[in-house]
Amino acid sequence: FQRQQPEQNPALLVLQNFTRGRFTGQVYNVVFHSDPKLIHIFPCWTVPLHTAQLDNRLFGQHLAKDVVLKAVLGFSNNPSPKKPLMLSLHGWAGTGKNFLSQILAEQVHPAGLRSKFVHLFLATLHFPHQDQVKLYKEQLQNWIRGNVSACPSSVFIFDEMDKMHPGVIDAIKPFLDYYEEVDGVSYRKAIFIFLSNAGGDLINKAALDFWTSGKRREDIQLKDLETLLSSLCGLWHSSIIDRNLIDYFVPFLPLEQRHVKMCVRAEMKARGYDVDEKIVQAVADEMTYFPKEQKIYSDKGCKTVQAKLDIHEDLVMRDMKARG
Ligand SMILES: Nc1ncnc2c1ncn2[C@@H]1O[C@H](COP(=O)(O)OP(=O)(O)OP(=O)(O)O)[C@@H](O)[C@H]1O
Repeated sequence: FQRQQPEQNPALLVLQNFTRGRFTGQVYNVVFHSDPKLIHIFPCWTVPLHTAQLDNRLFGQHLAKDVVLKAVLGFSNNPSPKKPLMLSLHGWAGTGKNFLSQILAEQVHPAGLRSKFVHLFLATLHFPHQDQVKLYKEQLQNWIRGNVSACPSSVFIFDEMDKMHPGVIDAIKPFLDYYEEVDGVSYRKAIFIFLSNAGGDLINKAALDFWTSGKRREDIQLKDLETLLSSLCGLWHSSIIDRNLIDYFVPFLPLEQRHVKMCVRAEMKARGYDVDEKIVQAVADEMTYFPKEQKIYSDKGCKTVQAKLDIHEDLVMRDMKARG
């Protein structure tokens, strides 16, 4: 390290462990200063994601789990990826897109959204005005450039992609492409995640068709959604799609009542309560379901579970006290 020059910043320090037949490891960013005695080391990329980490937390999303695990494993095992990892998550509201992105971000930077290397952008909040697209473009490019220079494995999450102006989307394109470096910065270890409700109704229809024909939801395979996924490509008139820069389209299925109940149980446990099935059922019953006739899928997925559980909080506390 002493041979490194400050202008070669940042260097990567990799610590690897070989446990139970597989490598795990931690990567640190090492920043050198002009004072040779001063070296700044901070974590920047942790171990790959495991199935078990998702099984206990993300419910009813076997396709999203498989695709993301495959994508992240491949990317983190590749010492020199040719381009940044680019995932596009699609589905109905409250089905876990933000949730999974955050789990993924925590894998790379344990502080998750609180880490200064994880960046969340909301189209309607950060890029609301059409007439400011030029300015947004410039600011966004500077932001990405500055942050990837500081930490190559920075994570950028763009929510509400369906509401993003194509000009802003195109601003990200130069960083996603197969370039070794852009203006002296390599973006190949960065992760870009796009979230959107686009295609949610088509995914719901595919799930409902499966249900109607008596097939198990868990048997839905990516290939069953192939036509749908390819039609998603046409949703954004953007050069990101034209250049095939998206590595994986990740479909999120609509959540059934049994998944809502799993969310309620998980939330009760997270709050330190004993799981009370009466309350689980009560919260699940308060949700609304579609289609009108069959009432299979939750309108808002698990999104309102926390708020609904708040209303039952008194009851839970009384129950716990009574049980001592
Ligand atoms: N599949 C799931 N498994 C476990 N928890 C879930 C799941 N889906 C949603 N949740 C819970 O509901 C909350 C809201 O979900 P999330 O914000 O991820 O939905 P979303 O798909 O991003 O919705 P939107 O499209 O409206 O932004 C999460 O923080 C999580 O607690």
